[in-house]
Amino acid sequence: MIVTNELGRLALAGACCVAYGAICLIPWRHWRHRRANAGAVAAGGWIVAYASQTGIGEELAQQTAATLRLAGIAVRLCELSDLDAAALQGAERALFIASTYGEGDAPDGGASFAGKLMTRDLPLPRLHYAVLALGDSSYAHFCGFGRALDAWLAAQGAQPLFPRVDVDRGATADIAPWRQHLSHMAGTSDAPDWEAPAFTPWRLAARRLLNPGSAGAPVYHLELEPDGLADEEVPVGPAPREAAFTEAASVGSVSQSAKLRRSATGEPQGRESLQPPGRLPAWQSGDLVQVAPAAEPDRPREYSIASIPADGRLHLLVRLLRHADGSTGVASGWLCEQAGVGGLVPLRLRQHRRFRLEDNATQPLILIGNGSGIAGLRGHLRARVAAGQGRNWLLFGERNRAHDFHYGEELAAWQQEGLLARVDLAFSRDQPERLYVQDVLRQAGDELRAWINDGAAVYVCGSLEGMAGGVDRTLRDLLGDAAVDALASAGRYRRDVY
Ligand SMILES: Cc1cc2nc3c(=O)[nH]c(=O)nc-3n(C[C@H](O)[C@H](O)[C@H](O)COP(=O)(O)O)c2cc1C
Repeated sequence: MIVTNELGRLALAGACCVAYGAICLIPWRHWRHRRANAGAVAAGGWIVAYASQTGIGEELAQQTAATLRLAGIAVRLCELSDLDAAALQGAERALFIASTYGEGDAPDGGASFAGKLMTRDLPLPRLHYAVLALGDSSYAHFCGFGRALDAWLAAQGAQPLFPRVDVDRGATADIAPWRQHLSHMAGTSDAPDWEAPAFTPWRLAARRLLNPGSAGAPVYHLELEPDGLADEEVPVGPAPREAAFTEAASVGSVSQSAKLRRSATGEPQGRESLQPPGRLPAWQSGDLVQVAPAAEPDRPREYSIASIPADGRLHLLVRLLRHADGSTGVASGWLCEQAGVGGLVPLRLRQHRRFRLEDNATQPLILIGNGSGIAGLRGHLRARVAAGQGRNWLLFGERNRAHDFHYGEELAAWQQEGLLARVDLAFSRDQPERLYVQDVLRQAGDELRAWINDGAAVYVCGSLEGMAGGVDRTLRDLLGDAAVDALASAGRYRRDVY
């Protein structure tokens, strides 16, 4: 844009000053928030610290802090790894909410606490504490990290306020004792009930097999709309570029807007046409959904969202799990095969703060993933494309290019338009020796350093086993441990791995 008159130039200069001021205010507000939090503890407040990967523990920590604050108690609410030795030794009361990942390991937000503090002795004779441990009893190390944290605190001489509370798959009944202890300690017997997760019906509007002929398990692209949305007048979002739907909702349940969306398939869409549809609930790229399968409604499964609200529908990528006896996974079998297109799926949106763009929204992005991990990365790419941000570098791995290059055409189109600056692919079985995404990352060490120096953030989505560990080792080999740890604590290294 060229501004020719004096008034225009002045207005532009003023706007730039305001924007610059707003950017400068962000770190100051963070610092002020931290100082206020720390002050709460100095003034005899409580620490509520959480280590949560997908946000369930974080939500419970927020509810815990809210209950205490309702009773007039000052609270420092923070991630576990934000606690240092001095803060712990200075505190008299601390509540820990900790989930478990890997094989009994800490989630990312507790990893540095586990590595730096829990490996040493730290006398805590003043501290009174309680632990809410989140886990899943189908894992060998049920609530492993919460248990380890509890044992370490006790070994440091800290006094338990009440026995550790273990929660299996987020069960409300398991959380109840924690709430009761809390209300009792806070003296708030009238504390409001914590909201149970609300699932709402979403209509499965389309389903498409993404990898016909693949040597791996089938992967499906699913599109969902809140029930009732299809019958309402909704502004039309762009269709995904690859929308050769093999299944679609029966005509009776498809709205004009949905038909329009499909008829627009393949046509180039101006970015300015990306308007969030009216009644679609809000979510951000990086967020998750929980699906409650009809056969096991009490055991919801989580999936990364592969679209943004401006797309008009919620997209998921689901790999069909097949057991050795030939039966399919309860949730994936239902979503990929048994649920009819046009049928209803109980679904709940979940904020996944640890994997959102947040401050990285305007920075260069390095997106690394494999297999169905492309779902979470695609969500970010769609957000970046919508915002006209082209400094994106995707490193993606799968088995064979011919069958498993999910969303390949869409990615190629973004590359052509300058919205995807670089793509590195690792198709493990397309050459005699196996090649993985961490290998192509290692080959691009100089480029990686250049992007990081330019302020890039790294997002990793996909398999915990093999991929995430391999990528982490490669990043550490190329950048050094200190740099990777600094990226993680600055929110510039984020993972959604499973
Ligand atoms: C990849 C992966 C590994 C997990 N490993 C364990 C484990 O070893 N032990 C356990 O009790 N739970 C394990 N869980 C379950 C989580 O701890 C559980 O879902 C928890 O409620 C998540 O809470 P959060 O959202 O706060 O991270 C694992 C979950 C995932 C996705």
